Amino acid sequence: DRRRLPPGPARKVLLGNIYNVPRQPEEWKGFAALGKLYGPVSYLRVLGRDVVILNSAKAVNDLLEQRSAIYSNRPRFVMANEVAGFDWLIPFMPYGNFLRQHRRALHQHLNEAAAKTWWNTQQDLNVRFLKKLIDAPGDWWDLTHWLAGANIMRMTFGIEIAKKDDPWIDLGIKVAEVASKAGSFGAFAVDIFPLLKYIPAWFPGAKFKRDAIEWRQVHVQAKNLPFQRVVKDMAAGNAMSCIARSMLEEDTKDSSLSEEVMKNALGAIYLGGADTSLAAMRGFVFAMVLNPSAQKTAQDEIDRTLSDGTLPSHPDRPHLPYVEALYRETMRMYPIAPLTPHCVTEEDEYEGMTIPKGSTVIANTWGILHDEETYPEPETFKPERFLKQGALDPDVLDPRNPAFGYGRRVCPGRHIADAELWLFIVTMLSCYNISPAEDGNGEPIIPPSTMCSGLVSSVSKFPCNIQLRNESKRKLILAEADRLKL
Ligand code: HEM
Repeated sequence: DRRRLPPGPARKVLLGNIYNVPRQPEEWKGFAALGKLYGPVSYLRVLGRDVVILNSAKAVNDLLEQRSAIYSNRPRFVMANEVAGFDWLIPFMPYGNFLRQHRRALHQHLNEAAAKTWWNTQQDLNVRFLKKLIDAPGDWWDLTHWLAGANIMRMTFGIEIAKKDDPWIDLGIKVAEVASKAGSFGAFAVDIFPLLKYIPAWFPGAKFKRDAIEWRQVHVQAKNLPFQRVVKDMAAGNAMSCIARSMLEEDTKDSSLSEEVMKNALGAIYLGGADTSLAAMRGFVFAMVLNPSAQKTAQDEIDRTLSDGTLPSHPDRPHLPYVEALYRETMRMYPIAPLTPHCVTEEDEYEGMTIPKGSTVIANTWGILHDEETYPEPETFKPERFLKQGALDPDVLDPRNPAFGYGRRVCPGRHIADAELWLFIVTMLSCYNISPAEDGNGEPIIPPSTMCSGLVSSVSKFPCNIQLRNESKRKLILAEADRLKL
């Protein structure tokens, strides 16, 4: 082989680098360690698959962004697509015309300008969340589940979610979790030995097949049931304005989308939108438990900048640079998609190295966001790193760029998610103090910082104290809820 593959650990005959594939949990740390040893572009051969790992902002920019025409495919997802039937889900689709139809449909409803039309809805739901939290601060973990799900269901299908135990939200999050598990790199033997997909479900050791049968039933429901509900509401003349309704209405004009593309696109918002935002909200609460002084600095900025009797809202965003920096630092410390797999469709040359056609190209987003050259002292939570003389420093890489993905596969929901998360963070800071829970002896409980593995990663459930900052905040939330007639 005369090609000059990117550097990597020595390969064993037949087994290649199977023993060098970083193990869960937090496998992104292992991938970052490979980068330290072999450089920003490194290589593993895993049972016949070429795997290229990108560990620097420059490498992902040069390849996944600048050469996105050939770096936008996905690797073969045997477990997710071929066994569990997730091939209708946009994140798992191969690159090509079919995918592009879906991305166009999503872009039309989720682009930056379209995202602004949902600001009011986000605000209503956020006030409801703040109000629910007054009565049940101990329920915050489940209430973030409600908030993320309610936002998605309202925007996508015009379905109002009142309670935290709602079957629509449970279905969406359950399927999203399953999809995240099914698509996680190397978690299933069948992804490494595709022939295993032919073993029958009753076979000893074939639990993955039995799981897949169960998953298939629920994800098919997630794709069909909310869509059918909107069709029914429209027929009855009482569908609220929402993305599904707009798509169906456009469909009667000439720019028609097929029903399949509509269902897939809506299903991707349903499944791609809640679990992710939810994980990011919890990452913020987690960061606040561990970093009281950053929390206080942000609260001081809000108190100083905004008038007392109002809740912060989207138009205040440019006036709160420290809050913005704190938001960015949260996205940097706890990226909810730490590893993003792409696949290259042509053989490519990069800095004297050959990237073989069909390589799985794993962007180590976590590694890029914890690279000490870009972010000195990467393990310290330091919003100040994004500021220069009190304003945002344009020279420091905005973590949202890596965090929302790359090139032609960049997250289509990023504007919606960004607005929703910022609002959540700024209003939580404005109204509540977040601090560690205490054990029986009054000692603070510091939660472990291990993130769960999966395509979407999250902190594990942890206890904390969430308290109104003062009485006037309670009045403010209740007055705002009254004004919005909630
Ligand atoms: C904090 C929130 C979110 C984060 C960090 C996030 C991040 C990501 C990332 C990293 C990707 C993969 C990009 C790549 O392959 O290069 C992705 C894909 C995707 N996201 Fe998001 N996302 C978030 C929220 C959302 C929301 C709210 C929606 C829907 C409204 C959404 C819909 C999607 C879809 C449909 C894809 C698949 C795109 C494709 O494969 O072409 N995401 N997201």
